[in-house]
Amino acid sequence: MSNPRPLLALGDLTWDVLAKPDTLLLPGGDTTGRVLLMGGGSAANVAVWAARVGYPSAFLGAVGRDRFGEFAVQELEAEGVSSHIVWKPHTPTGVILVLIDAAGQRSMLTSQGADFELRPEELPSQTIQQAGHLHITAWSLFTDPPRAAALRAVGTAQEAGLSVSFDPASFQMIREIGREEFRRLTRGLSPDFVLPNLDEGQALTGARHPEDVLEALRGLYPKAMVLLKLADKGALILDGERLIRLEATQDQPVDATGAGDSFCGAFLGHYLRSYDPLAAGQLAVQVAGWVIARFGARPPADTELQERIARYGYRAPA
Ligand SMILES: Nc1ncnc2c1ncn2[C@@H]1O[C@H](COP(=O)(O)OP(=O)(O)OP(=O)(O)O)[C@@H](O)[C@H]1O
Ligand SMILES: O=C(O)C(=O)C[C@H](O)[C@H](O)CO
Repeated sequence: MSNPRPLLALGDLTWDVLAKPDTLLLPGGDTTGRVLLMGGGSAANVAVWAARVGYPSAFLGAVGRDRFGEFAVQELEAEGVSSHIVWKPHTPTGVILVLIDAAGQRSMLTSQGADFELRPEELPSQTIQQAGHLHITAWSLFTDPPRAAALRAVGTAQEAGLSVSFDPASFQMIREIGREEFRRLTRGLSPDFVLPNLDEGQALTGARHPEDVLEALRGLYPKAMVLLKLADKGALILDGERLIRLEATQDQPVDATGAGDSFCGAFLGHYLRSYDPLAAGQLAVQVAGWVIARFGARPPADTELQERIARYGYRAPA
């Protein structure tokens, strides 16, 4: 059987600087602590996680022509993700400061790096047309020019028959843009999949309870499958009239960074082959549970991860 057409994730490829209070370096040269530096960016993470569950994937975005940028792209390629990079000579690659508390919850501070400079005329139309699915995040929608680029990419994708997924990305930004404006923008995307967490779902709809949020999201995005991520409560999927409840795993949280991105990449990597939302959701929960028990959005793969993925019949590329 020929390979399926790739998932193409459009948006941010950045560096995460991960700091937990007990891992910070002390002044005066105490080097027993550490701050971890790891490739990140929501869109890039989704591409990596689709690849890690064995689905062909690609990343498209703007990156600074600097050591961080070059290394981040090499890292993607080592993960088996094809990269389509618009290099920005004068803007550094984005950096995200991630502070992690003792319970594993994270707060992020995002710099406006090269990813905020992608312009519509820089998009490689053919790359989009040849993909099978386009994933975007709201990080691309908050400002121009990346907003115009993302809207054009979605238009090109839909004309070529690709399905489109959309992650609302940040409840703070939804509040900043304003609910009505955010809805106007994103309804126009007409996505096939919407993947908010509970905060984002609440900010978008004004509803509080997960079931009400789900229902309201269906009203906003009538053609979409809605996946509501509920952290340690697992996730809900509304696929037409079918409601699927996914239990979270029992993994002990160390760092929640990238849990949502890994959920999304693993779900899409399974669903785009199987069209089975239950099995895809179960794999996503297993993968996200593995991620929260480790530091960073893409901790180095180990045999436990391989076993979790293999249970669903997939194997990550060597
Ligand atoms: N404490 C936890 N225990 C088990 N699984 C978890 C836990 N936290 C998150 N997960 C898993 O990760 C998925 C995504 O987490 P969450 O709902 O926090 O999304 P998110 O806010 O988008 O994540 P991120 O931290 O990447 O922004 C959940 O649906 C669940 O499967
Ligand atoms: O830009 C942000 O704040 C993100 O959410 C991006 C990613 O999720 C973050 O880099 C984790 O890898």
